[in-house]
Amino acid sequence: MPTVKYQKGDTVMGRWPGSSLYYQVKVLGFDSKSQLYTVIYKDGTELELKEQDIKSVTGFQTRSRSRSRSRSPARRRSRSRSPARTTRRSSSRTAAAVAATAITESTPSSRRDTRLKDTVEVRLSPVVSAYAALSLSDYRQGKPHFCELVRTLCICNQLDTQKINYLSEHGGRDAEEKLNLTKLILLIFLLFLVLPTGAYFWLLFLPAWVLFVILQGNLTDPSLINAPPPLPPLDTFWDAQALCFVILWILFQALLYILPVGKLSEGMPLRSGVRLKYRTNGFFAIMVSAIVVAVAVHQGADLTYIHSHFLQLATATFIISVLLSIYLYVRSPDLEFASVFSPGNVVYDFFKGRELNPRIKNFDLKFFCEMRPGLIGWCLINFAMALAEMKKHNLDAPSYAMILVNLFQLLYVVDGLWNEEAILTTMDLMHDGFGFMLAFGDLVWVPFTYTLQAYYLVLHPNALSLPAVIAIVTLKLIGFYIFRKSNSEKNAFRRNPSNPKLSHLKTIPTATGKSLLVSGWWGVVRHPNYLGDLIMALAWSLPCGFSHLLPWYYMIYFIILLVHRDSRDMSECRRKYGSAWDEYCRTVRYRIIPRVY
Ligand SMILES: NC(=O)c1ccc[n+]([C@@H]2O[C@H](COP(=O)([O-])OP(=O)(O)OC[C@H]3O[C@@H](n4cnc5c(N)ncnc54)[C@H](OP(=O)(O)O)[C@@H]3O)[C@@H](O)[C@H]2O)c1
Ligand SMILES: CC(C)CCC[C@@H](C)[C@H]1CC[C@H]2C3=C(CC[C@]12C)[C@@]1(C)CC[C@H](O)C(C)(C)[C@@H]1CC3
Repeated sequence: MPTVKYQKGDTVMGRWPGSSLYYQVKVLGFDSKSQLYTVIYKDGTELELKEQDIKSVTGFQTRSRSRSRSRSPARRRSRSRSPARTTRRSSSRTAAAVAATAITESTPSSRRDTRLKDTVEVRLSPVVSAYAALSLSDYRQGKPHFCELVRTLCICNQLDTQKINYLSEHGGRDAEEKLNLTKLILLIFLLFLVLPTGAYFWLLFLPAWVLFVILQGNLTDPSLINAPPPLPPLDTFWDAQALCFVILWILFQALLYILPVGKLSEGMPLRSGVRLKYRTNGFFAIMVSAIVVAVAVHQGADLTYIHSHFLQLATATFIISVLLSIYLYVRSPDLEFASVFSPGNVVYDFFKGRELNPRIKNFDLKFFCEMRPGLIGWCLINFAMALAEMKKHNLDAPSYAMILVNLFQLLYVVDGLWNEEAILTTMDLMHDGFGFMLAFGDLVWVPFTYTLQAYYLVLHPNALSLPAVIAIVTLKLIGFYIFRKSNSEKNAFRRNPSNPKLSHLKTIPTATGKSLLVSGWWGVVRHPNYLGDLIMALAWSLPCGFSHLLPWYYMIYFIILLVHRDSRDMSECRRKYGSAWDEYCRTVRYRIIPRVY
């Protein structure tokens, strides 16, 4: 009778099958027939392991410790091994959402040369990302800068890395050779863009684009494909009063945000397990804002100023977003976040942010900017455009088209604020840093480009027949229904997976402890909320007619944004959930539009 090395109840390190990763496990028993140990992982997954796949706890070093020592890209990517990658032999019981800490075996070579260890880790990664695969050979050949550039390019220029993932997943050396060609193409693409990084390109492009569309909106024949109109003299951009109004607006929103009114909601658990609290009183904020604006108009405030000073207001807001981004950059970075997501490149870090949840005491800057000044400002601007239309065309009431655009977008914003808690389970809040991209996006991009339909209608009226109005309203309601139902379903499930109201839904367990919905809305397509959102976007552009491309800008931008977000989310989920995600994708075949995409 062979001796049993590990006893029931022992805490040991168990290798995740098919990888070199070891996780802390508890021995549940030993089957002398099969010579296998039954072990349980921290997330509740039970597996049977051979003795050689089990080691004692001594002789291991935690990866979280080693991670903070290096900021190399390959090290960051080494997180991508999800234990769910390998098919489980026994059933998994998902317990509390405790993410098991992956621990790698400490070898003499890994201690001698961390860079070499990085490359070894990358080889083992189930989903080798494009840049991980690139670094594999490039680091060996001592070309880390090239790798860094390509990596930045991959992220910042939103290239679809999945094709490259596929190559790298399908075999070591072969894939590497194929990747040489890819690298060349990427490099040419990189040189084609502004050096040194893609982030630099976006830093210049995004503000230039806002300026372009605002100037187009003032033309008699606005289009997105027209050559940019000549730049107005520099002094027309600046208006001190506009800056004061913008500052007042932001301060007013900040005041409403900090008032102890409304619920304190908990965010999703951070990697440390901590759950931050958020004051979700957005609905209250928009109601108070509406009352204040109504009183101001009643007292004679001329809101058409917003239309006549649109460019100056945008410039002022842009200045504030840049100052905020600089502040965000110079604040001490969140090392744990930075060590995982940030490559330590100044431009990139400035663009994407160095902190996940920058806060001043309890004041959460990202949450505030995403949900308040820009979003509520969007409705204020739309309302001002309706007044400007009436003034310009001497109307007693805004046109049908203007009313529809105003009501549709107001509904979207009010719904977002009413369900403010749901934003805490979205990608931006859970995964993205807060830097220039989001600061500018929230404060400038949203209020000054999402309002383009209303801005357009002031100078370019479009008469709508009653049947057209009915058709557009119906479309909007269908889109809204899909959007709201699917978002609420996911949010309710993420907040309480055992919610009895959701017990009829089928789910796939994952090794992280979280499950994935495979029926209900999330069983129709992989992003039903994007589908609803896109239908709504269509309903926002239709009232403006087909004479010009400018009011269709949002629709075009939104398709690009959501397709990109979807592929980014796919890669992220595959990294997190491994084979469970693949199973989900096999079951739910379409991404956004059933049977089409
Ligand atoms: N108007 C705009 O400009 C704009 C722009 C972007 C987005 N949006 C809207 O904002 C909302 C949020 O969008 P988002 O991009 O943050 O993405 P989202 O679809 O809300 O969140 C994606 C996350 O949901 C979880 N998930 C995915 N599939 C799941 C499944 N089958 N079961 C359970 N959970 C699943 C995953 O996170 P975990 O597994 O980690 O929980 C995934 O990372 C959407 O309605 C979108 O349309 C609007
Ligand atoms: C090109 C860049 C400048 C892109 C910037 C992107 C951001 C402007 C968007 C990213 C996530 C978006 C978002 C909303 C607004 C626009 C973003 C911040 C949102 C707050 C709009 C109201 C919705 O109801 C919402 C809460 C679902 C939504 C969440 C995501």
